[in-house]
Amino acid sequence: MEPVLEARAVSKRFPGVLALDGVSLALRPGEVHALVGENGAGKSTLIKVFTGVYRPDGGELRYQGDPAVFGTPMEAQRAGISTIYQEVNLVPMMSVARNLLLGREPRGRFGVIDAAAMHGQAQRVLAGYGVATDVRRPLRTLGVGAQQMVALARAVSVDARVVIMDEPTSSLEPREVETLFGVIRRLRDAGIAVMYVSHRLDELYRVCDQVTVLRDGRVAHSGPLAEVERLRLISLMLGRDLNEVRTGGLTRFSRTRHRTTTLAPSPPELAASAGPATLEGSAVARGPATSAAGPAVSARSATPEGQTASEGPAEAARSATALGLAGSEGLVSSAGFAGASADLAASARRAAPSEIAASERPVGSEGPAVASEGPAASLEGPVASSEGSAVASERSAEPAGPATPPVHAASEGAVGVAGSGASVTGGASADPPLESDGLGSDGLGSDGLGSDGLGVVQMGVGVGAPVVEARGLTRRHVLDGVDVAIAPGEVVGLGGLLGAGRTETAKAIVGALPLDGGQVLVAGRPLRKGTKAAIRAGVSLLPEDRKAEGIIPTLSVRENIALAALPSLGTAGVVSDAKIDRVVEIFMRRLRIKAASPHQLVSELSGGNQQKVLLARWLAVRPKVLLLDEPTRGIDVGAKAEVQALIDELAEEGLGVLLISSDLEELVEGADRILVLREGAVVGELSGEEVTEERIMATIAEHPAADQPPVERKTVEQAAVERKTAEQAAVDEAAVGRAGEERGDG
Ligand SMILES: Nc1ncnc2c1ncn2[C@@H]1O[C@H](COP(=O)(O)OP(=O)(O)OP(=O)(O)O)[C@@H](O)[C@H]1O
Repeated sequence: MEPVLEARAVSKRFPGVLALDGVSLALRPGEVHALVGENGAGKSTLIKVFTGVYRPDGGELRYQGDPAVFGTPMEAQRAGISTIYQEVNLVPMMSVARNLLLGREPRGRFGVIDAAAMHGQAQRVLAGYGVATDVRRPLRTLGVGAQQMVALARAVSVDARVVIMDEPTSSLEPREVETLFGVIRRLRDAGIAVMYVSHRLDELYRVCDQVTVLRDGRVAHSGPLAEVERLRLISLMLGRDLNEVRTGGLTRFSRTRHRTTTLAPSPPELAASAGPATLEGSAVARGPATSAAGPAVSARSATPEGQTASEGPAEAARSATALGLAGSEGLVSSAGFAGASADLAASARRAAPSEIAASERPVGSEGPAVASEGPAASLEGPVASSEGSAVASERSAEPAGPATPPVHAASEGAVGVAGSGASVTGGASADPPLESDGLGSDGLGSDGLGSDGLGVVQMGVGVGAPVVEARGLTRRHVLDGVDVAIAPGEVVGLGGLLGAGRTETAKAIVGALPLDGGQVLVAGRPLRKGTKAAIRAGVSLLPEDRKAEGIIPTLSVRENIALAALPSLGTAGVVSDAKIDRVVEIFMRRLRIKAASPHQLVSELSGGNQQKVLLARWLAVRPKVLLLDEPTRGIDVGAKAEVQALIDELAEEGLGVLLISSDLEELVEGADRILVLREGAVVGELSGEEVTEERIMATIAEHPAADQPPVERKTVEQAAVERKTAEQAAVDEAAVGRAGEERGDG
């Protein structure tokens, strides 16, 4: 059969990278064609060439048998090529019906929109996609999956001949995935060609007939999918030998680490000793509040000489210096990061690469180490005062003094990066003792990054005592008395459907979600309100929405990675460029971050590679507790295994991890214990042998009303707000309608 859409020897070059290199691909009517490849292989670029976002530099596009040139996505769409992206690109404030039919609304005699007809039509169309909702509601009031379905219905209902789906299931529930697959089959039966891009191999095998594998911008293979078994597909994607893939396996969580962790309560006395001990570096640097010779430090990783970390005052002082934490001013606050995104952008602009490169210079002797002005401050500002360091050394020799709460004293070296507004991406403490904080066997030196382990020192709490304990987290309609405790070295998984409150629990722990009730304790001490306190206490969140909440597009890959770890990469008040380079190099290699160079702007990376950069940022910081929300979403199979191995290594070193993943296999293999959430409440806890995919599913299913996420439960106030929003939406529609048309929605 003649292809409906075809690329012939298409090339596309970006500065420094040949993203597509003579790619040929034919898409035939009624076939579902998988497009796969590692992050950065060129999939999105090819889609963008097909849909008129980019003009190819070489080669030819053919559509329905003729050469085709699409000047804009709108032109491609008008011709019958629809695209559904990961992010729903509809208008949230507009009604569901309007979003579905924008530009094609049924009109009455005088050209006026026939609202009743529009609503009826929308209701019928959406029913076919498993969405039963009041179509007059603003789109944003729907769950993510339902929004995605509206986007899909819209894309399909515009007389498409080709539908391109880019990671369409990334925010769908299992049930919605089934609906999507049903829709895909219907499209196929109707003779529509579907191009399906996904890193989830299981899905490909379920719905696709053909496959094209891209590697480094070239076609590595193309043909019927059934002829390529899974491991071979992976080896084709990664360009690795089949045997290597076979022995390496697909998930890299080592099951050996798993242990039964009995959580003990964390009385303040325990915590009191835990604080200073744990924080031998920065706690001491913070002044007389804490003892440098705390009893409970257990630095499990060896120094290059094979000795465990010294716990003495001198060591602590040295650590403090190396951390770049000078007295009480050695604080890199998250405050600047927590501002609006405009601030972020402004700060980022201020932090010109040349200034960052100049960070090797000696730092000022008196100013506050790093002002809390955002990324620029943290990058360009002096990191530590040399005088301050000396002071810190002296202080460190003193016996324990009056109490600064250890938790907070613990971590004043933290750098946090928060997203816009209240959505905080978390931050991290820069306070792990330095003797033990290397990066695996990658050979980093002892001062700042030891040669062993991943750099998280066992907390000074008794084994089994939680490092983080959330009690009764409550927020109306969102969380309902959630208790979570995470011990050092433990990976706690959160299971549940979308809207069950997993992300909200993580956000609540780092103070990014205002609560009606509940409390978070770190090492037994209540955490103060707000995100800064969590950041300082060494509790970091890798957010789910990394684009909106973390990546700073105007900075390079190197700067984005080093941002949070910066204070720990200094020695004697000087941030060592060489050390930054090494850390960046290690993470780029281990996570297979594909970039022309570390100095490439992060915004020029493929989506998956941007995610890896952000992940590298938080891993490089070596927090005490890392909350990972969908850490491998959008990340290719090769890097996924590496991410899992890293999480494992970090847990081995004493890091506490909260793992949220909709990939059940990842959850089961990675977590020691799983809390299952449902409607914002913990409805089950699985540990040991109970940790299986079946048990998680069963626990979720045991509880009725499974398809009513808490956000859907409306109160009178909520309904009023929604009514208002709907009214406002009507006012907004004219404006957003124009915007929609510009984007090609109409
Ligand atoms: N605007 C741009 N400027 C410079 N380089 C770019 C740009 N867009 C993409 N690239 C580069 O082109 C290559 C292909 O990227 P592309 O986004 O097509 O990958 P992908 O296969 O879609 O990856 P992912 O699975 O991560 O989405 C990458 O090396 C990427 O860094």
